[in-house]
Amino acid sequence: MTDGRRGPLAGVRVLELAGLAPGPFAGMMLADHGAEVLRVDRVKAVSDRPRTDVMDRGKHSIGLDLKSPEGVAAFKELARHADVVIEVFRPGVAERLGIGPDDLHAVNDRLIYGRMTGWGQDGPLASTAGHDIDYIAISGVLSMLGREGGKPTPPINILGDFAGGGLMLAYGVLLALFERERTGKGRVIDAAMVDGASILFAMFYQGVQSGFWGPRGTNLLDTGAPQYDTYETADGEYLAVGSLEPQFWKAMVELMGLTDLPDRDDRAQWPALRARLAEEFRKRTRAEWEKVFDGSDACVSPVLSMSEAAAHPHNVARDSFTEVGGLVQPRPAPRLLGVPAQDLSPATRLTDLSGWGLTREEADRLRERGILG
Ligand SMILES: CC(C)(COP(=O)(O)OP(=O)(O)OC[C@H]1O[C@@H](n2cnc3c(N)ncnc32)[C@H](O)[C@@H]1OP(=O)(O)O)[C@@H](O)C(=O)NCCC(=O)NCCSC(=O)C(=O)O
Repeated sequence: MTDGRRGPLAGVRVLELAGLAPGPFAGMMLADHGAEVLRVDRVKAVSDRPRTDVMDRGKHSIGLDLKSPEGVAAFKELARHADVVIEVFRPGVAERLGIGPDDLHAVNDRLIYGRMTGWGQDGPLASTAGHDIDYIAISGVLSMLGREGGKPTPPINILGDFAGGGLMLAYGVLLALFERERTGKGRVIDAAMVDGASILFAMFYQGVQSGFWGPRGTNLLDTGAPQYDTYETADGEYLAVGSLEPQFWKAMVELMGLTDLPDRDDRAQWPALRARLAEEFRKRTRAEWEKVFDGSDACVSPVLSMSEAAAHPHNVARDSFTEVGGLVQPRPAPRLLGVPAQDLSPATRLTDLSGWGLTREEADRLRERGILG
């Protein structure tokens, strides 16, 4: 345990180079579980950042000019005291700055060097700019998302940036920490959002190649099937229906008091069944339907807004949300039962870097010259 932190990763020190969504999310996933994360921003950017940024929770931060030789030397000193670096630039940028894997392994060969990019470290697209939507397009995944006859629709930037990117990098860090226990060596992680988004869709490769999974929006889990879709209620809200198995479907139909429904196992009858369900669900408000299905196995749930989610009795009972720096946000997941969790707090600016190898005098000198912020 260092820095008073608690959780399975207490004692692990992470240097996070500031970037867009996936890098900070990876850092947050590690900090949430006890790692000591020092976010390294540009000098000006660090003073402009709101301290309440959710993905910065629990982290320390500094600004460091990595375009100056003294800034690079300071960064190497920090890396000498770190277990993990999260790097988020285009391939080649870190090497040009003098903080690439070889530079840092020369001072600390136990360092795990996590590289977060969209395209990966090599390949024809590696050096080009991109965002989540581009990466999930090239992974093949975007083509599968959306309603029948509609455009491919990205699920905001969850799939590339967060699930296929930041979370996958955090997983890579855990793999490398585990492997380091055996070898004593730090590895380089090439976490590409194209790879990460692709592997999340592993199950569908079988379906698509066997012909079981058809075009976008026509299948069992992509709003093709009426038993797995959202429906509007009388008050303009929505219900999520996921009554896939026959016994759960039966529970839903009985609670709704429906008889003579079109056959859900006959795809030709899906449009008629959907229309019938839509008509029924529009007859009551969302709250009325919640009462109908409450405690049942019908697999019907209200579609909650994010603020409603925090107040839902189930989430309240499990203490799933909390407030940090005045902002409501999800608590760390998953829960490791029996292991004390990390307390959550907004990011704090770190002024004393002696624990990271920079004396007070060295830090003051860098500050005076505008290299450290
Ligand atoms: C997002 C990017 C396309 C942005 O491109 P660029 O703005 O051109 O940045 P680059 O990475 O090429 O280079 C970073 C530059 O910042 C400089 N740099 C970085 N940190 C510092 C500090 N501390 N001090 C001084 N200079 C710094 C670094 O030297 C580089 O400048 P030079 O040395 O002068 O070159 C790229 O960073 C990238 O592909 N990153 C990996 C994938 C990624 O994060 N994609 C976006 C996910 S978010 C997303 O999808 C979404 O929000 O939606």
